[in-house]
Amino acid sequence: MIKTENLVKEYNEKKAVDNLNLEVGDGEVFGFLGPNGAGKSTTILMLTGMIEPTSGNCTIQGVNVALNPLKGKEILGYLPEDVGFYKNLTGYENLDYLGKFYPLTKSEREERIEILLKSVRLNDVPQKVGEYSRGMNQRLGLALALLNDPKVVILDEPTANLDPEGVLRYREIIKKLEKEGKTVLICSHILSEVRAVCTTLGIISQGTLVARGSVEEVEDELILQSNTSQKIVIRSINPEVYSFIESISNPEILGVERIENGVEIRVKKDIRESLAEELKDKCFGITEMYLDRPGLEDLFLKVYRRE
Ligand SMILES: Nc1ncnc2c1ncn2[C@@H]1O[C@H](COP(=O)(O)OP(=O)(O)OP(=O)(O)O)[C@@H](O)[C@H]1O
Repeated sequence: MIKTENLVKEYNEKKAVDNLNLEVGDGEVFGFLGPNGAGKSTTILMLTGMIEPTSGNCTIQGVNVALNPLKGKEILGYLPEDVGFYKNLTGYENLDYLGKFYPLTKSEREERIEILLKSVRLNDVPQKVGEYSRGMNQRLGLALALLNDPKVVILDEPTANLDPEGVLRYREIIKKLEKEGKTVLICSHILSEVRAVCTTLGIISQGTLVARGSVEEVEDELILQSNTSQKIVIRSINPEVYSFIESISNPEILGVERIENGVEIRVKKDIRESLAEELKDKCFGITEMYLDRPGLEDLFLKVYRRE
């Protein structure tokens, strides 16, 4: 698992990361979000042992990667935002050379390189990396991050330069990692992408974790923080549904309004399941019930536009 405890990083007496307590459990695919300057890259640099914390701790599978870089190489795969390769070597040659720093035998290394280059569509590419597009460079970076078959993978903006097919392949790779029980932390500004692959999310703002949970839980939290309303719409052929819903006592319900052919219920969170339970033996002829609320992207903008 990935863990930070009271993690602090100061630059010129200004806290870039401010007492961050974050846990990403084994097998979680975690989206690490936050507005510009929130402290995401600084956190990742500390986790990967590239910079030292001012105070506090961070570990990966119980290992402080900065103090134990060899063990770090064994358990952690990392794709930085701008991954650098030897420009005068091919993708294969780069992975073969850099793979020598991992505890893999020659045949293991060659086998993994073949599989990984295929999965990122860079097998049989004779070009040198200096002639690669940015997307190709990023795909090669993903292959390098997975070369040592790590238990934990940290990906910084992994889809920023990918074309639509590259994104699909990337999603397949993340799904496969999830199936294999790997722990994955993805830092990205492309929220639709994060939503597509992550099982849990965390939001950092001004160096501190301000929301953490499933995608729905984090959306609920952002709805509260932005004072946005969300509503459940029920369409029914029976107008009595309105008075029935009004009579329900549920602290998550903020208000009920009659609409044409149904009712709109302002709620703090999605309570469709419990409403369905209440309504199941009634004969209201319900034709539709759906949650109407802004998506993650809109909510994020509402809360963090001013930062
Ligand atoms: N080397 C540095 N020296 C001084 N200040 C820095 C340094 N690196 C980062 N900072 C500051 O620390 C804060 C957090 O920056 P960081 O790069 O971690 O944010 P981020 O969440 O990754 O942002 P972005 O989404 O823009 O990549 C910012 O205020 C930034 O200006």
